Amino acid sequence: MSGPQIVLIGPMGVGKTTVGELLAERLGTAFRDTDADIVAAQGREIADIFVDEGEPYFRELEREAVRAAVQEHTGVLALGGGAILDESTRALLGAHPVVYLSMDVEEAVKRTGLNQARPLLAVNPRKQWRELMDARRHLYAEVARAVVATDNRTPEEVAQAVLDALELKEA
Ligand SMILES: Nc1ncnc2c1ncn2[C@@H]1O[C@H](COP(=O)(O)OP(=O)(O)O)[C@@H](O)[C@H]1O
Ligand SMILES: O=C(O)C1=C[C@@H](OP(=O)(O)O)[C@@H](O)[C@H](O)C1
Ligand SMILES: [Mg+2]
Repeated sequence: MSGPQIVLIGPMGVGKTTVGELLAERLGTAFRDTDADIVAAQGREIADIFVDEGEPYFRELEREAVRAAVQEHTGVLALGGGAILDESTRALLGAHPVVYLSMDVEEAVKRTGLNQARPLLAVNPRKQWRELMDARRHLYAEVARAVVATDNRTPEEVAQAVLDALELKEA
């Protein structure tokens, strides 16, 4: 089947973008990120879309961005952390090699705590992250073909664990 070689999902700050870029390099293929696609198409940052139009509008843009990327892209694809909230997106992902990058809350706060670019964690990162994960944990697990824990691993080590989990060889 065509489509991405790897699709990375998981919560904000887990390293989807960082590890996705490394994986693309190691596989000798292209990297694509649906957040970056949305920013490029809209000509403004994700946080501004949330503030100006609200989350439901962002989720519509995201659903279309994921659909287009899954259809067009054959390299490594990273999704935004909330993309799996959409039922049709979850159904679409069922046929693809999806890897769920996971981490615990302390690691999440280290990686995203002070980063205002993520509007959903801007007020009380620890509490907001716990609530997000309570709502999403089962959805990540539902669509993933493999789960890779990222706590206490470098991005390079996470990338290697993803290749191992999918039994992919480097270019
Ligand atoms: N394995 C890791 N260990 C430590 N820091 C990491 C790791 N992976 C990513 N980071 C850092 O965490 C932050 C969020 O990474 P990013 O790739 O943007 O995550 P995501 O795309 O999942 O939101 C960045 O500052 C990145 O450098
Ligand atoms: O989890 C979420 O709902 C979101 C995650 C973000 O992407 P990253 O997971 O790449 O940070 C971005 O799409 C937006 O801020 C919403
Ligand atoms: Mg990202």
